[in-house]
Order: sequence, then C-alpha cells, then structure tokens
Amino acid sequence: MDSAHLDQAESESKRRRDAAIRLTAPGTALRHALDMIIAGHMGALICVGDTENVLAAGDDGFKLDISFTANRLFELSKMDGAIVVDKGMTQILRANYHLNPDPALPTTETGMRHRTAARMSLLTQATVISVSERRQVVNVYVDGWGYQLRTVPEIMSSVNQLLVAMQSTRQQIDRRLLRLTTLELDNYVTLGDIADIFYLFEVILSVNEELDACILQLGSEGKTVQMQREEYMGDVDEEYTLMIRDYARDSSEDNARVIRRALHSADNSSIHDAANVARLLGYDDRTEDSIMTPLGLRTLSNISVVRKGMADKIVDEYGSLQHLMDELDENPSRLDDIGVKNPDVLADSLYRMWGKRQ
Ligand SMILES: Nc1ncnc2c1ncn2[C@@H]1O[C@H](COP(=O)(O)OP(=O)(O)OP(=O)(O)O)[C@@H](O)[C@H]1O
Repeated sequence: MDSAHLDQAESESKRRRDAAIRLTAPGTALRHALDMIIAGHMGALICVGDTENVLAAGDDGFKLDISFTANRLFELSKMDGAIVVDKGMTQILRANYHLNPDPALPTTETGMRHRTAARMSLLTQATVISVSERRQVVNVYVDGWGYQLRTVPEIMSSVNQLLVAMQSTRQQIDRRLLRLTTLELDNYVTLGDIADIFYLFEVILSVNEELDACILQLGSEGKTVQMQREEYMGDVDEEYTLMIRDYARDSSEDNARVIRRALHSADNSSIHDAANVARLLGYDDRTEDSIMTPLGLRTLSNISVVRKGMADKIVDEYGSLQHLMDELDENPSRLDDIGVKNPDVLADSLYRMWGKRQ
C-alpha cells in the first residue's frame, strides 16, 4: 500500500474508533445499558453494526428483531452468548448467539469472551463490546484495537490535571510572546528564543490532543470541559502559524503547515535543538545565538486596526517589521497608500508595544 492509501486507511480507522467511543460515551443509551450490566455484576458480548458479517460468523441463538432499548439490552445480557445490534442502534437482531471467529486471528486478550470480541472486530467492521463478569470492566474493540471504558470520575481526574497543565502552559506562552514582541521590535530575537516558544506551543498542542480524547470519552458530560479548553487555547493555533511564517525562509501558509507537521512529529529534544529548528525553517547556517529577523505578521495581526489580510499586505510592502519601523516616522503616508485605515493608531500601537511611547 502506498503512503497516501496508508494515511487514508489510518484516518478511516481513527474515524471508526472515535465513532465507537462516541457510541459508548456517557449519555448514550448503550452506555446506560452497559452501566446497568456492570451494576448487576453481569457480563456481556455485544456486536454493533456490520450485522451481515457478524451473523455469518456465528450460529444458534434467538432471532429477535425487536427495537433497541437500554433495558432490553440489559435483560438480554443475562443470557449466555452474544447480542447482535444493527449499526443504527435501532434493532436487536439476535441474543444468545454463538460466535466462531477464526481462532488463527491474532489477539493478546485472555478469556474467551474478550478473545472472541477482539477477533470479531478484526473479522468484521462491527464495534464489539465485552463486559467482563469477573473484572467488571468494559472493553470496546474496533479493527482489533481495544480500549477500556473509564467512569466519568476517572476521566475527570485526568481532565483536571490536563486543564491545569494547559492553563499554566498558556500563561507561559503569553508571557514569552509578549517578550518576543519587544525583542522583535528591537531586532534582538535569537534562534534560541524561537525554539523555546515552539516547544511551548508543542506542549500545549499535546495537552490539547489528550483533552480532546477525554472530551470524546465524556460524551454529553464533556461540554463544560470543552468550553474551558477553548478558553485556554484561544488563538494559540493562529499565533503559532503566524510565528512560523514570521521566521521561515518560505513564509507561505502551505510551508507553515509542513513545518508544523514536522515540529509536531519531532521528539522533545529535537524541538529544543536550535540547529534542527533552523533547518525546518529553511536555514542551515544558524546557531542558537543567531539573530533572526521577523516579517512581523504575528505582531501586526495583534493590532486592532490591522484587519484580516492587512498584515500580509504591510509585510509585502515593507519586507519586514524592522523596515516598517524604520519608515514609520519618515513616511507615514506609505501605509495610507496600501489601504491601512488608521496609520497613526497603527504606529502608536507599535511604539507602545515597543515601550517607546506612553
Ligand atoms: N465465542 C463466543 N460466542 C458467544 N459468547 C461467548 C463466546 N465466548 C464466550 N462467550 C460468553 O462469555 C461468557 C464467559 O466466557 P469465559 O469465562 O470463557 O470468558 P472470559 O473472557 O473469561 O469472561 P469474564 O471476564 O466475563 O469472566 C460465556 O459464558 C459466554 O456467554
């Protein structure tokens, strides 16, 4: 399989895993049934979707074709065997069904119920759920991948730690960016300063990914966490891209995306390694102490009178933040000419950021 097809298969598998997490998240009828099964100290084996292949892999059992309710699923799990539910979760098709997936299909699970569940998920496109009677845990399998459901308090304990980490990283980023703006206006930014901030951006993005996973698992209970997450993340994404464009040899948005992907897949030590960051930005002759001159896109975009798209226009016109600063006083009408509505306010804002005007 070529890499494009591999990427496609991987993202399809991820989509199906996320759908399975959503299906079993708190607030859903299925989760309600699973909670009842656990509370009743029972076990279960439930196949959802791809019913044609699921039914072809088993036999016996009771043909039901009744509409799905959480209570019915709970009652039917008192029987041995598997329960088969359609993809839309509208019908329970079979109960007490015996599944015979190929025993050669690889699985690391122990116990027949879990082994069967893992194998059925390899054999079919179904989401397969096993509830262990002995251990009182619920496992969900998709394409052979399995994960154990966590209770809301368990997930919330991770969420709280992640939110604290996110808030403190965001505060550090804000402080560093404020300092960076002053250094940019002084033209004192070193490659080391840039690498440090990139590292903080990567930290917050990793925390964000972990929170994303928790929010998905929380289902209907995750709305408040999502709002808090959005408040802390704010414009992080945009600031990161603008900062990369400010310092990359090729400042296009496409190249910024490529650099972000590379930084995101790099390990911690290579993001701290200034020479490596320089290479990603398109330079092979820089050291940690090399002075890096910004275009000024990030700083300009933070000024209220600079409307969307205008920062690019200003940078195209002047070439860099330094050139703009050099010409601000001498030739203010040049800003007027390229359509900046309040050039005086823009100049004043830049001087204030620089600390050169009250
Ligand atoms: N191939 C199968 N098809 C349908 N149901 C099965 C299959 N294998 C196991 N089960 C169900 O799982 C139940 C428990 O089986 P077993 O004790 O072998 O598995 P286990 O993984 O150790 O389960 P638990 O963790 O719940 O104790 C069986 O009584 C049956 O209801």
